[in-house]
Amino acid sequence: MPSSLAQGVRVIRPANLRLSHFLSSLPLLVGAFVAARLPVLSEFFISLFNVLPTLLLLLGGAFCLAYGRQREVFLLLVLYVGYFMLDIQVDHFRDNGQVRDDAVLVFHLICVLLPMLYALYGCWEERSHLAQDMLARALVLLAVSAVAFALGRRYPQGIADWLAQIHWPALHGAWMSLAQLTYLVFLVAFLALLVQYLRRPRPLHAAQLVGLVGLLWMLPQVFIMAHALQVMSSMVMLMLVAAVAHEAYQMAFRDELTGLPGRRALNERLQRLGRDYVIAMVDVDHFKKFNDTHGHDVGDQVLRLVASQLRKVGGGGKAYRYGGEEFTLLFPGKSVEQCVPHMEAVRLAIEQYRMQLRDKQSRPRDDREGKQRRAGKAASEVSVTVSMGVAERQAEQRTPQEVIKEADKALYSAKAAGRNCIRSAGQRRGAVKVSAPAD
Ligand SMILES: Nc1nc2c(ncn2[C@@H]2O[C@H](COP(=O)(O)OP(=O)(O)OP(=O)(O)O)[C@@H](O)[C@H]2O)c(=O)[nH]1
Repeated sequence: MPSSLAQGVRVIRPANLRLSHFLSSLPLLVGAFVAARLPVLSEFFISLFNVLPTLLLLLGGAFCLAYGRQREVFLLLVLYVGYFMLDIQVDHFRDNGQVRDDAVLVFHLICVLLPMLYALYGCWEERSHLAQDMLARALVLLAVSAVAFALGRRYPQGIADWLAQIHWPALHGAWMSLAQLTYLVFLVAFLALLVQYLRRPRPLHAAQLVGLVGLLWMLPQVFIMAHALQVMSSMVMLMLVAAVAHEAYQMAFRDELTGLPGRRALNERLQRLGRDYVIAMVDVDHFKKFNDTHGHDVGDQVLRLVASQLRKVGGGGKAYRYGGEEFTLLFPGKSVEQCVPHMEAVRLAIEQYRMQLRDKQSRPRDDREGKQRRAGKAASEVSVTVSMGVAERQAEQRTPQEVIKEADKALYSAKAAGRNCIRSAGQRRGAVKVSAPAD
């Protein structure tokens, strides 16, 4: 498969779907449901929700721009334009007790254009050339708005009727409080955003999906519930900004390859340690040789595997990727004796794990051939081992950096002792062997 095609055809990996992707959006959706349904909202919250969409457009938009996230800037813009146009209608209705002459046309146009543009910008990934990308997005928004405006002015009644019409009587349900066409557009938008999330699970794609659900709930309530428009528009915009912040945090503190917290997260944690703690440095054995023999991609897979085993370490330990093929285990409030059994369990699990390797060039043409080959052991198995050096805070090593140095020395001893073992930084005798593989 050509590499460009291979990039396009992404495999959906259920293991990559995480509830944490929805952490920045689902609570906001629930909060919006609750706030919008409250019969009375305090003056403070009414004022807040009146200014929040504009604030989020300006501050959130500037924040997204600073991170080069044009996609979210346009999503915020689309949401704001929809909010603004509906707000004019709702204000008029509230002040005069009747809707404006163009209310039906504007409402139905927004019901169709909002989910359509939301999904379009949501699925439109950023290109590297910022100015061109922004221009293309702005032109699309201008073109769609201009066509809608021109048609609406020229044939106001015809367009409103066509949008509100029941196009497929067999598919119509009594529960449909919006025009039939709106549900169709929402369905297509939802599927597009769902596929995008499944192919590339990340907080932003999750937030887009949740935001669309919020919009679908909001539209029928706009003229019925006093605060539905302000509250839900604000919350959907907030979801997007929060998802950008969530991803920015992940970029800074998470290692992309293994998903473990990275060096920056470790440094930050080291500053908040109490008096007693244990630090272990973990290094994959002969990894250079492994990379040279099986290739960098398989090397990456091995690092993911090692990370997944280290993540399971017990005894209150936490794993970090220190850099390259080196990892760190941190045990706050523990002594070396308490930690070693847990480290030993991880070392053993890594040693015993067998990874299936298949030659890319001779991939099976179909499932049957794949099964036959697996039965015939055509796939070769590989395994790796790790060495560990461990040290605890002593009177002589006051800072975490000094403890890391000691753990590094112990790791060096573990390598010198034949690898696949754990060594502890001894107080008087230098590094001492605390575990070794069975021969
Ligand atoms: N695939 C892959 N390789 C990496 C990554 N980071 C570092 N490496 C490789 O890790 C290897 C580190 O090798 P060395 O430090 O020489 O040591 P080693 O081969 O592990 O041998 P010992 O530590 O002595 O057991 C180098 O070949 C790096 O290119 C990564 O993210 N992915």
